[in-house]
Amino acid sequence: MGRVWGALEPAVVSGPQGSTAFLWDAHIPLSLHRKVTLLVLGLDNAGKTSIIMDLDRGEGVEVLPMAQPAQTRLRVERFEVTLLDLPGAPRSRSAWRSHYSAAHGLLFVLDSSDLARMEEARRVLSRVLSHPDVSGKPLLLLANKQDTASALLPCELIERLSLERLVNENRSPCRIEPCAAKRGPTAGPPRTTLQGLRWLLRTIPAAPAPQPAAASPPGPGPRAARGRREEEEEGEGEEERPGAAKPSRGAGGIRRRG
Ligand SMILES: Nc1nc2c(ncn2[C@@H]2O[C@H](COP(=O)(O)OP(=O)(O)OP(=O)(O)O)[C@@H](O)[C@H]2O)c(=O)[nH]1
Ligand SMILES: [Mg+2]
Repeated sequence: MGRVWGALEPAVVSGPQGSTAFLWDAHIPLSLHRKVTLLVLGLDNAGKTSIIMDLDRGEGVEVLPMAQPAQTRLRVERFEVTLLDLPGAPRSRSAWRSHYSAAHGLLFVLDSSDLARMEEARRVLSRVLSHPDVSGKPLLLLANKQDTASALLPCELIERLSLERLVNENRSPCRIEPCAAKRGPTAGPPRTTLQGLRWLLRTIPAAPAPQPAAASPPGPGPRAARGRREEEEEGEGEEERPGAAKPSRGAGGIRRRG
């Protein structure tokens, strides 16, 4: 089965309300019905579970029998997608990393209206992206709760989260889409959410395959020196990991419409 690999170069994808895509949009796998695992991450109350429930009703999305609790299985185009809904409360975040190695890509959900927790969201996202098992994997950032009056637009969130620096440092292809999961019982997902999901699936490299989940926790280093209590309080904080930070190539950057 052949594969098409594009050159690593910045890409721009435009969308409504300033949605933006950028950085190393490169790989287009041609394999059929490929099984992929996507982690759905974000702070508690961001709307992760709501978005997954919305996706269930998406046009062109077929719901497959569930494998395990907190998993949703969908068929989207040529992909058999397992979405892992991981709780976002601080004490739950330390469990996220046990899923990183098995993940092909990430959906990170933001409550765009929760300005008070934006810095916390930035720290958590930074921590996730710099993990060695995550760096380089594609990221779809869903700027949720756009129906609320105080919601920041994607272009504002890019600044607040220092997103350009984060994705450059970690070489993660990234796209941000505005969305509102809470739209009434019969509504499906916003078009932007589905567009983002399709982009994420297309962007997952065909190889190498993710490694099976590690049986043991990460090796010694600053993280290991921290107590469990501190870990639970801070969740996925901003601490650097050995070997995680990569120098920016200076290429790419965020391009916005208009
Ligand atoms: N206004 C508005 N409310 C939303 C939206 N999406 C989710 N909510 C609400 O936000 C709250 C949290 O949503 P959840 O989907 O449970 O959040 P979560 O990210 O899964 O939270 P945890 O499981 O605790 O990590 C619920 O009351 C939802 O109804 C949205 O787009 N707009
Ligand atoms: Mg939830």
